[in-house]
Amino acid sequence: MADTKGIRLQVKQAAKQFGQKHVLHEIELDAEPGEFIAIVGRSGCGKSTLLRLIAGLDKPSSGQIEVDGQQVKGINSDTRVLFQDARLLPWNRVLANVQVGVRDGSRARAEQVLAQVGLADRSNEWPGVLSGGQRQRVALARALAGQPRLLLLDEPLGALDALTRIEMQQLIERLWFHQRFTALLVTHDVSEAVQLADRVILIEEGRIALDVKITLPRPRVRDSGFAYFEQLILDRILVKEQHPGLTDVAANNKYAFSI
Ligand SMILES: Nc1ncnc2c1ncn2[C@@H]1O[C@H](COP(=O)(O)OP(=O)(O)OP(=O)(O)O)[C@@H](O)[C@H]1O
Repeated sequence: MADTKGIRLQVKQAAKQFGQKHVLHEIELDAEPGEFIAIVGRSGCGKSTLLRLIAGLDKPSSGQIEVDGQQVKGINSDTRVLFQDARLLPWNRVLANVQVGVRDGSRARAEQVLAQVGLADRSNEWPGVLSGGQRQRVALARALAGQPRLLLLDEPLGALDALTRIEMQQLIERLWFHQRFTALLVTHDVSEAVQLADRVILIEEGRIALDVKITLPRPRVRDSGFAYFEQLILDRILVKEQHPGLTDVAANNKYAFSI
């Protein structure tokens, strides 16, 4: 596959409210081309809303999002999104589903990317006969078929069993490592975030509460360094719960020495 090159993503003071409800408060986020960022946080903190703004599926109430210096005003052909459900077209066979994602509709390109996700032998099947993990592989192939420069992953592994999930994490990491698209992964799973990301961002009640650079070599192994980062992020979530009066600054300072 030809190398794709990641895109620079800038979220500038982006806020979102639905009616009177403020879901995101002046989010500031800058992703370097090819960087892999994971966004974690409790259910309802605003992760998917942020991802939808970046995807151009929704508009910020104030502030703006830029990819490669251009304001996002709608769906962008350089950006692809992978959701929790594979969203395959049931009336299309596997290969045709992947072909949907190829910019010029090339069958050869669809076959190539299907092989990269390990499903070359299933190209003629109907999506309905595949397992959940295989369906997500097809969805990943469809997303990558268009050589995106920004891949947005909204909890794509959330419905998979533990082993399939680990295999998919390895596959995503391998493909990202070779293609170097910019990646933004929304996940509930702190381990998954530490496994895959260059940076993990914790959102609490619509604000960035923590931004941690994961300085571990790749491919990552679950050693003491890995456990350190996992605990750092989990502690931050739990500290806030155990001491609800604690300000963000105070909670962040707790780790200022250890990061
Ligand atoms: N279209 C909408 N209209 C009104 N409220 C919305 C809308 N979309 C999201 N919300 C609200 O915004 C808040 C954040 O939702 P969001 O889906 O971004 O959270 P999340 O962190 O992704 O949650 P989860 O991890 O459960 O998916 C929630 O309170 C949700 O009810």
